[in-house]
Amino acid sequence: MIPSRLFSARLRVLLEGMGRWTPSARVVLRPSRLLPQHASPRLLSVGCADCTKHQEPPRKKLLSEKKLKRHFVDHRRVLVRGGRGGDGVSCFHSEPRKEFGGPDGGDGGNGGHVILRVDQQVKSLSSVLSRYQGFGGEDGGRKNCFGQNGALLYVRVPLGTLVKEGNEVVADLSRPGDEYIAALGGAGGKGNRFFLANDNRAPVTCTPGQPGQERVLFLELKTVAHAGMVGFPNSGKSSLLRAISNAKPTVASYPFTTLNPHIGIVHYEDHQQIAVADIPGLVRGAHQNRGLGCAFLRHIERCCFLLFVVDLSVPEPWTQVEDLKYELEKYEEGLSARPHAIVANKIDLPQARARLPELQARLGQKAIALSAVTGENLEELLLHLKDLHDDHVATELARGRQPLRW
Ligand SMILES: Nc1nc2c(ncn2[C@@H]2O[C@H](COP(=O)(O)OP(=O)(O)OP(=O)(O)O)[C@@H](O)[C@H]2O)c(=O)[nH]1
Ligand SMILES: [Mg+2]
Repeated sequence: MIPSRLFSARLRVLLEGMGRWTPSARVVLRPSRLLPQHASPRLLSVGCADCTKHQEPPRKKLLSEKKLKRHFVDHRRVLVRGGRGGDGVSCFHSEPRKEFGGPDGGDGGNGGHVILRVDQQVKSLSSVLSRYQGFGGEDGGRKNCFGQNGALLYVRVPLGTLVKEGNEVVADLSRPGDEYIAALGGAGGKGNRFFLANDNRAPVTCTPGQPGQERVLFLELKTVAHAGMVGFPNSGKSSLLRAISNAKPTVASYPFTTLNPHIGIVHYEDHQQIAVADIPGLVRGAHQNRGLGCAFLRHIERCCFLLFVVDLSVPEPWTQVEDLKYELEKYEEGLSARPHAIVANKIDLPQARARLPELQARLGQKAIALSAVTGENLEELLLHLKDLHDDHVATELARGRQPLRW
């Protein structure tokens, strides 16, 4: 029994620690008070099972550009090690009334390889870990039982991954389904049965499994798409990609909204699909690391043709094309000479329409004037895109190469 004096003292200490509770007539127990702010109102619903059946499943939330930046990784250093081979075994057959059963130690299984495999669902190298260890082979067993080979370890990489060892390019995974053996598994050891010979009827020798191959590889992602959109920040590249494809890159009125390449697929009625990449904005002097620099220009290298997106609402828009071509040329010689089209965006703005004839005259070529926001003249771009794609397919086939397919 606790003495009542001590009990009340303890209770007082407890109440003082917690803050005194006083009943209040104004406290109304509403559901919002019972539930935390973020709790779903469905928790309180008392609807029948039938109604819940017709409710839409929760949509997958799109990653914000900020999060995407965290998720998007375009180069990675990886240590790959093949699986170790299983050991061979030394033992002798044992059976009643059989004096010399002979050697029956089985061989160890081979270690598993580590294989890089292109997966089109993977969009960046963020899911690739810094080290991989292949599965080891099983040791051999009695009764001449061979150990099981180690399973193959597949590492999923995005389309367009370049594999380098030191400065040497060892593989270019630019086709769907491409595979590259990054590290070979070690060979399994031999059991003593293997060493049975006419002059040695009872060998006791067995060999251990070999360690797997070990390599340090550098993976580099170079986005593969048919068309690459290049333009100054705010020229409307992401808006255009949204308008012509199912991709949903972030659009905002401040420069450098897009920080990573996005790929959208344009579907045509004849089931043809053209992949268009939205590359982060480029500025004058990008090759000297101004703006976002030109590190992401590697994503343009693989594009078969380019779309120069120009903002027609700014004064002297033709200088944008000249600057863009200059920056591309600085990055890689001949890059600006790729088949291309000039897209003059924001034609819905009154000052933009007036600048169109001068732009065409200065550039000496036709520009596709359109508005990504209102959708005006998008058909012309889509038709031109198809022409560029058809030309690309024809030249690739003429060179005896398989054109890129999505
Ligand atoms: N009026 C008008 N505004 C447009 C058009 N296209 C884009 N914009 C606006 O221009 C701004 C920039 O658009 P974005 O699509 O984010 O431009 P971006 O080229 O992707 O920009 P970065 O990602 O920074 O390189 C946004 O406020 C868009 O609403 C257009 O055709 N007409
Ligand atoms: Mg953008």
